[in-house]
Amino acid sequence: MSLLEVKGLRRDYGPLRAVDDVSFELEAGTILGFIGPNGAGKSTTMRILATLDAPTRGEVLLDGHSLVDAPDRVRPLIGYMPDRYGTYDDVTVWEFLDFFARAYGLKGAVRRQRVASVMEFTGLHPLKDKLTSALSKGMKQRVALGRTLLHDPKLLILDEPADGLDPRARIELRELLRALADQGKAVLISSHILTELAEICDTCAIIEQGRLLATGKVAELLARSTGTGAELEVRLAAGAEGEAAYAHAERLLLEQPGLSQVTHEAGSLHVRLALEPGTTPAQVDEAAARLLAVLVSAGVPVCAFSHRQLNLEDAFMSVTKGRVA
Ligand SMILES: Nc1ncnc2c1ncn2[C@@H]1O[C@H](COP(=O)(O)OP(=O)(O)OP(=O)(O)O)[C@@H](O)[C@H]1O
Repeated sequence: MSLLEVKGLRRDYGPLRAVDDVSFELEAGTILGFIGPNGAGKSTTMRILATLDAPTRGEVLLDGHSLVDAPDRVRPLIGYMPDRYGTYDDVTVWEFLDFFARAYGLKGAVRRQRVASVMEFTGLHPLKDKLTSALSKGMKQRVALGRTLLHDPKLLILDEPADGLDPRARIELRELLRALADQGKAVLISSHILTELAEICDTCAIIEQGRLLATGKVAELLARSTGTGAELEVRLAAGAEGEAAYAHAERLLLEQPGLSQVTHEAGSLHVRLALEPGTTPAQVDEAAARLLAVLVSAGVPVCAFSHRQLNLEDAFMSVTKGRVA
């Protein structure tokens, strides 16, 4: 049995169906990335999972208990960080965390020890006497994350926690989340930053207009939606012979095995190359080098040639249509 089981979740706001028949599972010790455009239904789903809103229909089981029928039973298991979190300005980092530890009912030495261990884990200890209003965005976000960890929840629900962070703070956040998963926590994280999710998540769920379009391991999702592949861009020094040279190059490329698509736009050829699952970056380089050799040895005047392996962003663009509810 998975730690979290979401079955046929629906949330209607009047005529608007913000969440439409969403089902997925989340295992302890894993990170699930929830990806979708603005208005897709991510925050609504997360608020329901945090017991702050009730579904119109559907069931959610956390550790075997119904979140809809017995929210009080499951709340101690949940740590929720909303997309807009606040920190009180006139308190220090320690006072802020201690206040929430009291609110969670922690007492005496247990509370002091818990606040200290959360500060240690999040790297906030050196800042414990600093006013939260004086912290950077990244540090404020750590305080908010620390707050969600005080009662040692089994499930973390983090709504766009990487939003607005600089690259270093994002990497540090990623490391913290991985450490939490390694401790056995289940983490549900939403984001628009797709490449960030690809690196951090074990599985991904793509949502649009309230519906889950695809779920699975990042590599499986890629294979299902775009094929496991690479994209090459070829530009020719073709001069007056432009169209004929491009047509010649296109014909040559289409004769090669493994090419799923060749398009000619914006002054370049864009080539989709299908790859076997598990193909390494070095093998992609070799496949690209073979294609370049074919073109050059046939006299095609290649002046620019680049390639990249398809990523989660490509999978996302291929399954979503940019529709907003
Ligand atoms: N309380 C509410 N009342 C009415 N409509 C709502 C309410 N909350 C959300 N919605 C609508 O439900 C849809 C889903 O919103 P939601 O905030 O869940 O999307 P999201 O994927 O989190 O988007 P974003 O990335 O912009 O936060 C949107 O059309 C939104 O306007």
